[in-house]
Amino acid sequence: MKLNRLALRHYRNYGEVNLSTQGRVNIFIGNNAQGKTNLLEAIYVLALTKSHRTSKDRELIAWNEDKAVLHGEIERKYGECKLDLLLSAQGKKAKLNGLEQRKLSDYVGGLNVVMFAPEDLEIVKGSPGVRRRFLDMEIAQVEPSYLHNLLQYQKVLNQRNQLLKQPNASKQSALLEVWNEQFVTYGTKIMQKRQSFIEKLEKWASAIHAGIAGGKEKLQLHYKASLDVEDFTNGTILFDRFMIKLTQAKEQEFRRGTTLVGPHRDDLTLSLDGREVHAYGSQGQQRTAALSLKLAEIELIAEEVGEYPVLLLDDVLSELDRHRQTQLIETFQDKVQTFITTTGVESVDLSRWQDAAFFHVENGQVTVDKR
Ligand SMILES: Nc1ncnc2c1ncn2[C@@H]1O[C@H](COP(=O)(O)OP(=O)(O)OP(=O)(O)O)[C@@H](O)[C@H]1O
Repeated sequence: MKLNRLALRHYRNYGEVNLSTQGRVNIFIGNNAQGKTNLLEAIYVLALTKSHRTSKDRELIAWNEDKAVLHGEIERKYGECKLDLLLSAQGKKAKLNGLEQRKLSDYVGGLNVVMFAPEDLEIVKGSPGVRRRFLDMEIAQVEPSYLHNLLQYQKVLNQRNQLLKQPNASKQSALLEVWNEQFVTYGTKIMQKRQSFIEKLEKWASAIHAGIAGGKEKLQLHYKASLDVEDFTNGTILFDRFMIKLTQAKEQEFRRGTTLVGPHRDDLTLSLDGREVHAYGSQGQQRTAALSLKLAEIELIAEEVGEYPVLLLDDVLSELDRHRQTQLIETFQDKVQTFITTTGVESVDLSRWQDAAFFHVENGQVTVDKR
């Protein structure tokens, strides 16, 4: 797929932008703090309705403005797709081909993206919350119903937690039991999807990792669910096990005032030859693992959706050594539309990118850079 046009109004430090993307590779060059990341972030938000770096939508709207508007035209295998997203203090409004979508899960998927950003290393090094966010964003792209289940789960989780925080919570045990049914139903679906996604991602990630690292070590992914279950395929068994564990945790939940069991406490572990990369990996091994995971995502989306996603490389090429840069470029340059930001062409070996268009970014303005 290809993003042919991007228009923004009052997004971050942009007033108005109307951009026709030119080649397969679009390179945005500019000094620090001019709006390069904001531009790639806007493409990400257009696709997923959420930013990769903040959960506060208010930050995405330009200062002194009360709403931001994003518009994109995407060329897909089956025809053109138009996306419109409005962000405001009242919430989001999303239109797919001109029609407002009541559920965001019906909008997400019109444009698929994979973002490489300096923070990616956090997927390996950071807290479980970072990995859960990574999983959620990626699964939602390929599986619209996942986002719906996740939003419903979070709603019930918040209700549960509010009740558990109250001083007389244990007196409302009956109400809690009513919610448990929904909580476990949505939670079971989330766990099943996470498990099957991780399994597929591992297949790609370990092959890609072997290619980059020269086959010296084996990268493995493991779903660490808060339930001690091996087989996630049988929804009925999973539901029962989840319900039993939740019931067992009841007294402790009243004491601690929060929900102790469920996919909001899951994690994903990455290991090399059986050792956790998080704890034992060198800086280089951690970087390679993070890169492999992201590259795997591209292949997985292509497999699930039937088209390659759009690739967003935010200031990451200069962080990779030549070997990894070449790996990235050569793998995707003929099949994936790519947007790259960089402070200077010197730090990056751009000669390898064919069919590249250059743009200059300065103080929230984007101009075509003819070279
Ligand atoms: N909501 C907002 N409204 C207006 N300006 C904003 C908003 N959020 C961020 N900015 C401004 O955007 C600029 C940062 O842009 P961005 O993060 O895209 O920089 P960049 O060009 O990628 O720089 P670097 O190369 O340092 O990463 C800063 O000047 C910041 O003050």
